[in-house]
Amino acid sequence: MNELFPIYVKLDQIQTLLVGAGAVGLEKLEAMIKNSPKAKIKVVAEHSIPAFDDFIKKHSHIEFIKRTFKSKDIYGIDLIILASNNDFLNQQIRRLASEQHILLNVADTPALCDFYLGSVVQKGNLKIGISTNGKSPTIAKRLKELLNEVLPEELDDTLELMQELRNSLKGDFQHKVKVLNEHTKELLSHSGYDRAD
Ligand SMILES: C[C@@]1(CC(=O)O)C2=NC(=C\c3[nH]c(c(CCC(=O)O)c3CC(=O)O)Cc3[nH]c(c(CC(=O)O)c3CCC(=O)O)/C=C3\N/C(=C\2)[C@@H](CCC(=O)O)[C@]3(C)CC(=O)O)/[C@H]1CCC(=O)O
Ligand SMILES: NC(=O)c1ccc[n+]([C@@H]2O[C@H](COP(=O)([O-])OP(=O)(O)OC[C@H]3O[C@@H](n4cnc5c(N)ncnc54)[C@H](O)[C@@H]3O)[C@@H](O)[C@H]2O)c1
Repeated sequence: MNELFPIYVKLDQIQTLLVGAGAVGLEKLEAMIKNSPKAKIKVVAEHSIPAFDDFIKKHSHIEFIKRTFKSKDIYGIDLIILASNNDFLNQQIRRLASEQHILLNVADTPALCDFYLGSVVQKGNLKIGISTNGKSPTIAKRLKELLNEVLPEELDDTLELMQELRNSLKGDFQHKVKVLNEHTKELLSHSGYDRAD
């Protein structure tokens, strides 16, 4: 059974700690900034690869502390992403995170994770997170590529128009739901977009 509950997090409203500045740390940092350019992120790592330093130079609001992790690094932190090559450190941060009730992701280590990262499909305002319950991240990545290809770019215009309609609707909640459902009944069928061509 798949018991994961998906959520979409406002990274600009919380404080995230990333530990590790190698290839995996960079991958996680890029993913966070791509989705949430104003994300509040503090990075702690003993060493960094040149590509990581280059990325930091281009994103001056990211705080980068180049030294060994200390327990006090988790003060004021809401979410931790761990991309270290150090099992002892992983276990130590797992314990600290549990004690302080901070949610933790340890890259590629499902047993230590409170949550998994997903593959992300984005078409403007539409964002689809994909998880395979940890079974195959490669399939998640392939599905992302497939959806990116097949979902029409016009979808974002549709979302904007729907918001306008939604804001213009008067009446009670049930009435709004009825009107919005009527307007969208055939919209996402293939023929709906074909007709617009
Ligand atoms: C989606 C994505 C998001 C991201 O990481 O940002 C993600 N992994 C991605 C790619 C990827 N990861 C790995 C490969 C190599 C091929 C392979 O092994 O399949 C590739 C493919 C590639 O890079 O091409 C290695 C790997 N990953 C995990 C393990 C351990 C294990 O399974 O036990 C190992 C073996 C390590 C080893 O052998 O040492 C575990 C996890 N990886 C997850 C997420 C979580 C489950 C997501 C889900 O529910 O599906 C979970 C559980 C925890 C987590 O890390 O959050 C991202 C796609 C980004 C994109 O869209 O492009
Ligand atoms: N690179 C890959 O493609 C890949 C693929 C699958 C799994 N992994 C695994 O993911 C992990 C990270 O990979 P990587 O290539 O980014 O490793 P890396 O060695 O390049 O980076 C590890 C980072 O952790 C930091 N670190 C380690 N101990 C620390 C401490 N006590 N305090 C502060 N920082 C500390 C290092 O300074 C470095 O920045 C490894 O466990 C690796 O086996 C990597």
